[in-house]
Amino acid sequence: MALMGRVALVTGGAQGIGRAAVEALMRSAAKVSVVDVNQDCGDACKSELDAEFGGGSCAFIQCDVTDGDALRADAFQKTADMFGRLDIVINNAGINNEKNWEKTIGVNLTSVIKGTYLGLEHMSREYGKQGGTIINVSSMAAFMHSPHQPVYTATKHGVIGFTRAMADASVLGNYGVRINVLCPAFVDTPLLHSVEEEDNMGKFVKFKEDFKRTMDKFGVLQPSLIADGMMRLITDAALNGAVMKITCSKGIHFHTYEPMSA
Ligand SMILES: NC(=O)C1=CN([C@@H]2O[C@H](COP(=O)(O)OP(=O)(O)OC[C@H]3O[C@@H](n4cnc5c(N)ncnc54)[C@H](O)[C@@H]3O)[C@@H](O)[C@H]2O)C=CC1
Ligand SMILES: CC/C=C\C[C@H](O)[C@H](O)/C=C/C=C/C=C\C=C\C(=O)C/C=C\CCC(=O)O
Repeated sequence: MALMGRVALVTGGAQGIGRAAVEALMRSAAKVSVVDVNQDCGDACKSELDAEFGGGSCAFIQCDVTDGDALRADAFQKTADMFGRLDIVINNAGINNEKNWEKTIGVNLTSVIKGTYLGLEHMSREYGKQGGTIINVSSMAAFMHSPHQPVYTATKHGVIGFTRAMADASVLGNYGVRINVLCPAFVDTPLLHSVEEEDNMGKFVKFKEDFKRTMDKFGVLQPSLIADGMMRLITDAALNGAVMKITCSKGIHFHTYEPMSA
């Protein structure tokens, strides 16, 4: 019951890692807005969650996070109107598309930036709000510079840099919002199977056997462990600007940076 009365918004929450996060939040008694572009998957998700947790604790909002106006009005504002407040934002929606790489930048990086700014509008003391917490989802690909996914890798690097800078801005600006980033290794979700698809991987599909060898080497995690990491970022008030990594070999742990010397 740790999050009783709290309200969360999860992008890409209808399946995979986002869905696991939604379930973990609801088990902790939070109310959750599931924001996803996939109408069918979102409807199914909402029915299953209502059956498990009872109606009234979650909403599904169909929204493409790359549509800035819809993200503002349909996702964030409707969530705040429906549940009366916003406390937790998880910018999780992501795609793997090296063929349409500009879309990958739009979903994986630009929308995370927009989601963070909108989260601040609804939670930051700057805007007269009560504070809260934001998690941006990156990937271990940001540390591996995966040769199979150059643009995906670039977006995930960008998410880490943006999140760390905003976490410092939050402290300097007294926003009252903790902002952290999560970097999972391979996770068993529909996204992972896109490695086989030329439509997703573009010319890099020919490296798919090499990609699969990397997966075999490092192993594949279950989404529930990623949700455990998210719950730790949400509930541990000491964490701001943290870069959480989750891997098969080390489990949930944090990346450390050398202090800059003059
Ligand atoms: N599965 C993996 O191995 C890893 C995934 N990640 C990241 O975790 C996040 C979630 O990935 P998965 O759950 O694996 O993927 P997934 O493909 O299983 O789920 C992603 C969800 O996001 C939604 N989505 C996609 N584009 C959207 C858009 N434009 N607007 C709104 N919703 C949209 C999809 O409909 C889907 O429900 C992504 O940011 C991904 O890059 C990070 C590391 C590893
Ligand atoms: C088509 C593939 C689609 C999705 C997969 C995504 O690209 C995903 O985001 C990629 C993940 C890549 C993970 C890569 C590396 C995993 C590494 C390890 O597990 C290393 C182990 C320990 C690291 C210790 C440390 O530095 O903390």
